[in-house]
Amino acid sequence: MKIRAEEEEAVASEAPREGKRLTPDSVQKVADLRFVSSVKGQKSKVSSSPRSSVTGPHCRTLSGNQVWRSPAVTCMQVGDPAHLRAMLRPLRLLLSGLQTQPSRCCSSFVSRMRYVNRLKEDDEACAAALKDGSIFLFHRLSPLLRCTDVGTFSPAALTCSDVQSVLQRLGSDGSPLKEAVLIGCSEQNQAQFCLDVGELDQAAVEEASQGSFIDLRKAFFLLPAAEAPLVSKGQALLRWHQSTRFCGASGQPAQRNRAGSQRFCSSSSTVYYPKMSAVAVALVSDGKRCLLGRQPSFPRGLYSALAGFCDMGETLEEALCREVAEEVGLEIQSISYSSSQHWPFPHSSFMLGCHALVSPAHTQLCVDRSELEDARWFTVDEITRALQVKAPPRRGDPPILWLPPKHALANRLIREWVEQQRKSEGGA
Ligand SMILES: NC(=O)C1=CN([C@@H]2O[C@H](COP(=O)(O)OP(=O)(O)OC[C@H]3O[C@@H](n4cnc5c(N)ncnc54)[C@H](OP(=O)(O)O)[C@@H]3O)[C@@H](O)[C@H]2O)C=CC1
Repeated sequence: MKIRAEEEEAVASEAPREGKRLTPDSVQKVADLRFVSSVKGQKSKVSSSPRSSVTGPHCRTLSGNQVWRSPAVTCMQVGDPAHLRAMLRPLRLLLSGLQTQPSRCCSSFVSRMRYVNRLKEDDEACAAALKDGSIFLFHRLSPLLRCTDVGTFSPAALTCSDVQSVLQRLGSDGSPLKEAVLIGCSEQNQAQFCLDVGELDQAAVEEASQGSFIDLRKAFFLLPAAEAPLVSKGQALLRWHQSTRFCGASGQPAQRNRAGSQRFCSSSSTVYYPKMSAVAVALVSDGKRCLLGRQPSFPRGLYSALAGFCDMGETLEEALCREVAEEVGLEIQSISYSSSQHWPFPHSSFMLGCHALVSPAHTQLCVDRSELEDARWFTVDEITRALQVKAPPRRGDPPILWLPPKHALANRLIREWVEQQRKSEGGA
């Protein structure tokens, strides 16, 4: 088959090479061109050429693996021309459709995800992306926030040159920038990084960057719901690097890749990836009421859904049944999964949220006081009232029920349960 030279050139001109920056847009263009090429059933020179011609010889991770995986190459067997024409007919039809309705094979979401994935694998591309990216600063794991014009808070997104000038002003040579970790890509196609400048004087950095470092527990609830996960993820990754500097097998330093998505010990050839502990959280109901518990360490009036860390080898369902049995002495009859959440406290947890039903005939609680201070059944009216409470009760206030904040998965489970109860009341 004849290879179309202009198509080949187009792919090659978009493919990232040394000296040319990788961007979500270039990732998408290459994907689009390859897609059109493959639809036409033609052999693309780029897809079959050695990767080094596209990414350069230095595109390796610290573990030494080649960065780019060769895309599948579809080579058509040249056979009987009539047979070939018949085989190509559906493709021609598809192509004519593509010509009248130009559509991209990758959404911008897909190209952003692929871009981030490339940056994790390609140290050079990641270093280049940092220069154009936005950086969220932390000081000893507290994120830098700025107050907006409307009085809300937002994580301060600094450019690389902003950070460089802050570092220079404070007498640093700029080397801390190498410690930045990649956390994602904004909708504006900008790579996002986090950097902990805990070695520098906190007040001086705050002054130079016009923000304040705020403890994550506070910051998490000051930030809008869309931005809290960003700082939570950044802090978790920075924390992981601070506590995983050495290999557990050899005791030697484990080197990180540029993006900070892994660490590698060349002595033991062990690759370390960031870890989260799995936690099962359940809103238990008997069909009419829901069960909430409180620990002695909770703020006054706060009750939440029951939760517990998954044991090694356990399924989510087994963990929920065990935790509910241990904490309140009930047996779960059925479980339905709701949603999940990354939870940064006290360390990194992967919260899996479920609704659990117990038999209305067996609702007598037997609370394990070593785990919970109290556990109670609440009606839908009590919960509806509690959802209106804006601030925790203060010392001397009459006792009132206070629920976990909106960012917490437990709050989502509680809202879902109220909605479900209202629906079934409406249907009854
Ligand atoms: N986002 C949300 O909506 C909610 C989040 N949560 C979170 O879920 C987590 C678990 O909840 P809960 O069980 O009530 O919390 P606790 O903090 O009471 O933990 C219970 C027990 O688990 C042990 N533990 C701590 N870390 C781990 C780990 N990584 N793996 C195994 N065991 C561990 C603790 O041991 P020791 O202290 O002795 O070391 C403690 O005895 C907490 O981090 C809590 O903040 C809980 C409810 C709702």
